[in-house]
Amino acid sequence: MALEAAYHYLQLAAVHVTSTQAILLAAFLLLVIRLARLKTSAQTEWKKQQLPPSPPGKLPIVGHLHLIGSHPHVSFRDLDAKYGRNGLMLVHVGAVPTIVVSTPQAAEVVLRTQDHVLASRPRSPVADIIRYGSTDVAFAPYGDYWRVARKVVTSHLLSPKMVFSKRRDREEEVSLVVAKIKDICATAPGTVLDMSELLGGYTSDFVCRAVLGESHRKAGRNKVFRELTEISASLLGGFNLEDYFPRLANLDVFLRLICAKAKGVSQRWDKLFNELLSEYARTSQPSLHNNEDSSEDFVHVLLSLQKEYGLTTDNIKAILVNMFEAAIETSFLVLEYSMAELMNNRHILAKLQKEVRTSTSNGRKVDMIMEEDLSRMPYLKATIKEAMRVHPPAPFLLPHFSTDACKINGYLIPAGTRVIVNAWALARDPSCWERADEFLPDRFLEDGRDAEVDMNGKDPRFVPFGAGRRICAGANFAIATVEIMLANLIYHFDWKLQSDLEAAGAKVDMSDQFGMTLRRKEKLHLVPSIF
Ligand code: HEM
Repeated sequence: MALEAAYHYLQLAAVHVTSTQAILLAAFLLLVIRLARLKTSAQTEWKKQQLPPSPPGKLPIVGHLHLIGSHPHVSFRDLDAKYGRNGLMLVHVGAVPTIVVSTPQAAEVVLRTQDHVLASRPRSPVADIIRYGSTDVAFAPYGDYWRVARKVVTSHLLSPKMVFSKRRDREEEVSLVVAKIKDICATAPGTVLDMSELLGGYTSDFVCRAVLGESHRKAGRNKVFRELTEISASLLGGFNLEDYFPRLANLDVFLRLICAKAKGVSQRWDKLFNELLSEYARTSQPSLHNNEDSSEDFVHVLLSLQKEYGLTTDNIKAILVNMFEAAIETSFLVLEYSMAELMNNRHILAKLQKEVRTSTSNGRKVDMIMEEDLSRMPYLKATIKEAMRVHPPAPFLLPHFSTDACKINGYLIPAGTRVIVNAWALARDPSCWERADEFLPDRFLEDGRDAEVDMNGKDPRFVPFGAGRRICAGANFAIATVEIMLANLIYHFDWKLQSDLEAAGAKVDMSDQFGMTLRRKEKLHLVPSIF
């Protein structure tokens, strides 16, 4: 118990570190390492001269951890401004030398020019447990298996055709949410809605439907999948001690502490998948994968492809866990941040309302905005893009890892180095963006200053989905999920803060909380009224 408490303290200290905590952290780690008779040799291959510059003040054991506050994306941006050169900086996060990339030019080299060398992932003990030996797409090391898994996902589960085939499912899920809000407005006007719960429920229900088929809402499984997704994301997210003190993580006692929770959640995923797969085997024949234009669920598609791609059942489970974890939280965050920013920028909300409410075919009042209406809504698209610029759901993308030595901007990046791209800093760089910290969707309109900036990985200033070989496989899926929901929320309802806040002219608190994703600290509470 004492050790477990110490571990949790250390986890917290690693992200909320103060100088006193840093000293305690260092002392504790020294003790444990002595006891384990470990020798530290993590940096032997690092020869100083050619490496990117480092901030001063590196401490034994903790490295630069004491310089990284509770918002590492902000700390890294500020440290780079002081100590980085050419957009690169070498930071020792615990025992792990990590290259932090902070300018578009350096990001271009990492994600495109040297992509072939930097497209792997560092090993994560937690991902090994939750993702079946990291045999999903996102955590698989670069190589043959990753190529196969990625092809299965991009060609069959998340292809534009497949995403399009899910449009009626999306519309139906949105209509359920709209009906629920209308009902609340009619029966209890003035009710304060927990938008975080509502929007999280929508993305989770739709992803569940896409992955498993419709029947799982009725069986209540969507709630269990959502819960497991949240636990897994919290285990994988942020700065995990085991990732940054790998030798420590190899100690038996730490392995048990760190891994116990991951094993628990992994067993629950596994039990659920075993039940599911045997139900599928009993009730239906897997169909042929060339039927993907019918709105088939991902489980059926994967089962039909299993032999052709040589996938084991565990591979299928790993890919399914990946789909849940990658899709639910990220899409929800974009929706929640969009609504929060619109509430703080009422003139933008009014402009968006005008567009959405006049863009239906013939401008008639309709029951639902349908996906075919969305092409007439450039301001809606610009609003979502701007929400992702100011609040990228994955501020550091996923960590990259060099499989070979390479040079970036004249600096050596040795083989086996962890590389973090600070996508948050790129998207807020004042030398690239006018009024970089402000929410200004107009910048992305046809006549706007940044009209030509897209988010499909071609422009290194703006890479919310990453770029190059490891670019997000689900960008189309995500955008489709977000657009139809936001359009309908804006079309059907007027929105206000709860009355006392509204009267006081209060703003929505936009503080965020760092993890693998950048979440809002506070839940979003709003009062709808039917338009
Ligand atoms: C707004 C929503 C989303 C955002 C912002 C986002 C962002 C990202 C980012 C930053 C990466 C890592 C890129 C890199 O390492 O360079 C990634 C990877 C990935 N994403 Fe997404 N994502 C979103 C939604 C989705 C959805 C809906 C799915 C699937 C249904 C998905 C599936 C994946 C997969 C499979 C990978 C791993 C790609 C690889 O390593 O080859 N994502 N995503």
